[in-house]
Amino acid sequence: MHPATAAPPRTTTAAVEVHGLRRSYGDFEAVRGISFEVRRGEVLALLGVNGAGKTSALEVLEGLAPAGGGTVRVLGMDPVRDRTRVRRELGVLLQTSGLPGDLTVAETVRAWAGTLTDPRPVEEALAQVSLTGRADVRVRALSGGERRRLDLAMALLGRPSVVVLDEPTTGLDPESRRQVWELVQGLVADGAAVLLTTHHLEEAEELADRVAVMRAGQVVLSGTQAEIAETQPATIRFALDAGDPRPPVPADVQVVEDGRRVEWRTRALQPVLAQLLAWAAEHGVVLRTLAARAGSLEQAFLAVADGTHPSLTEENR
Ligand SMILES: Nc1ncnc2c1ncn2[C@@H]1O[C@H](COP(=O)(O)OP(=O)(O)OP(=O)(O)O)[C@@H](O)[C@H]1O
Repeated sequence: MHPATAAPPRTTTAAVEVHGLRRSYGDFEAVRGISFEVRRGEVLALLGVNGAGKTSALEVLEGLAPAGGGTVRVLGMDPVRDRTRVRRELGVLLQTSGLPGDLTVAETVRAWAGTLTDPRPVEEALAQVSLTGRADVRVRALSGGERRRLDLAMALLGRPSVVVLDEPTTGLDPESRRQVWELVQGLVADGAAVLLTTHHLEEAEELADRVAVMRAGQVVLSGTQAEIAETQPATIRFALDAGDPRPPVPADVQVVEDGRRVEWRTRALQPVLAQLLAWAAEHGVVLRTLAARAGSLEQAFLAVADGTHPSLTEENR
């Protein structure tokens, strides 16, 4: 078999495998030994505050920079050494695009399609991102959101089986954002592996099967959304009227009080809530503005961001 025409090796289970990846800029180590996998038919969201190292890691995966340490494999291939073959399978949406402004939307897509082996037809590519009616408009005249959707059409033009989306919906209005989410869900249903970074936690909640949260170049938390949410206590909030008796506080419940407003934090939401409701019924107390909420991805993200998450060691606090 000639190497240029050989099908990419499919011996590995995950489409993207990153093990102990490191990357430095001079003396500064931006990525400090991270590991994650993305399987076919799933979305992994890589989260982290600005500067956590997400883009630096993605650039290695995209073959734009070599790893300073560790290994990265895309469909079993090295993205730098096997760049040509990896490029055929990989669709990349960068944070910023450098599309020339003079060409029309259709010309831009056609020009890029000419460099690919099995591109989608131009009409299909534009319809996919709702830009059909803008085909003859010059790129420089597009709105920010339209430009972002054109970037996305370009990333998906070669029918990639591995898709890297760096903040895909930044600058999009809510309706366009939802369309992009549906598009991503369609790709995944067709078996693509999608790696996504986003600052919109509701985007991760909507799309991600698994999440990895980065802080200062390391992955400090990873798992399914439920696993990550479960690292956080549930909260029960209510307000008492003046003169109401105080409910007894069950064991292992942390209480935060602000005047008549009470917040209970607990790892056992259901029994603690049941106990509280039984007490209120027995004493004829109305728990005003009662709200109970399980731990959330957002809570966990914020705890990582501000360094208070229990998973953080002293070193990366
Ligand atoms: N070319 C560069 N030269 C020097 N330092 C860099 C360079 N690119 C990034 N960095 C630094 O590396 C760290 C990680 O940056 P990176 O862009 O990977 O973070 P990020 O998680 O993608 O952030 P954002 O959410 O803002 O995109 C930051 O401290 C950044 O300042």
